[in-house]
Amino acid sequence: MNDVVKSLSPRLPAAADKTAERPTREEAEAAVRTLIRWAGDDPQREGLHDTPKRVTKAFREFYSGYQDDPKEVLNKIFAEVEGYDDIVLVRDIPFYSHCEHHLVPFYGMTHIAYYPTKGVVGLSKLARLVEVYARRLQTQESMTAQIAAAMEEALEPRGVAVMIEAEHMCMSMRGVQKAGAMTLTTQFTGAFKNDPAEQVRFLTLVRHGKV
Ligand SMILES: Nc1nc2c(ncn2[C@@H]2O[C@H](COP(=O)(O)OP(=O)(O)OP(=O)(O)O)[C@@H](O)[C@H]2O)c(=O)[nH]1
Ligand SMILES: [Zn+2]
Repeated sequence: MNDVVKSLSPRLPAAADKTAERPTREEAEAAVRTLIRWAGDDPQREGLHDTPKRVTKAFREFYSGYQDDPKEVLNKIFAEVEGYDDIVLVRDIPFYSHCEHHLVPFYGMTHIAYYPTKGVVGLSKLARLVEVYARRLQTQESMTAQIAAAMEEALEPRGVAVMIEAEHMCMSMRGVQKAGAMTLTTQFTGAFKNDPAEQVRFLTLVRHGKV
């Protein structure tokens, strides 16, 4: 593991290990009933009777990323690209995640670019990588860093650039209540980190590379 990966990925194994500590479905449903009572309603009334079952099922979807391994997502590299070594950028990958502070959604777009050295990955795999981390609890910053670290580790590229633009519902519908405020995070490695012109190229393609 190179230094960049080491510095970016201290959380990678920890997130996957947490699955071992799962409560039973019954315990999870009981917790939902408690939260319904905390909201001020009666979990036994007809409309809410099946809600704990639905919520625990929905949680399995929202947080399915704990079961997924980013290494497996990026394990197939296509080396035969006729020497292509210029930028590969997948822009506007939509995602829905939940912040680790409030368990409230944040959602937006991810843009990922890299300069290949030993080959390229299937383009869909970049979107799958976003899903792995979006479907876990974390901050936007750690999601950005984790995507970059996984790309570094799997592809050993000349550089990786990741940008996430998101609206946090915990800032929109509660708390400070600033609907529409957007948070932008970027993580650059290699050529993108060392050369400001590469950052400009990335940002230009993200903003103006519309075809
Ligand atoms: N840096 C960062 N902060 C986040 C993210 N998601 C939510 N937050 C912030 O996490 C902070 C938690 O602050 P606390 O003071 O502990 O909690 P709080 O009383 O609910 O804060 P308010 O949202 O200001 O009401 C808030 O400022 C949120 O806006 C994220 O992805 N990254
Ligand atoms: Zn939050």
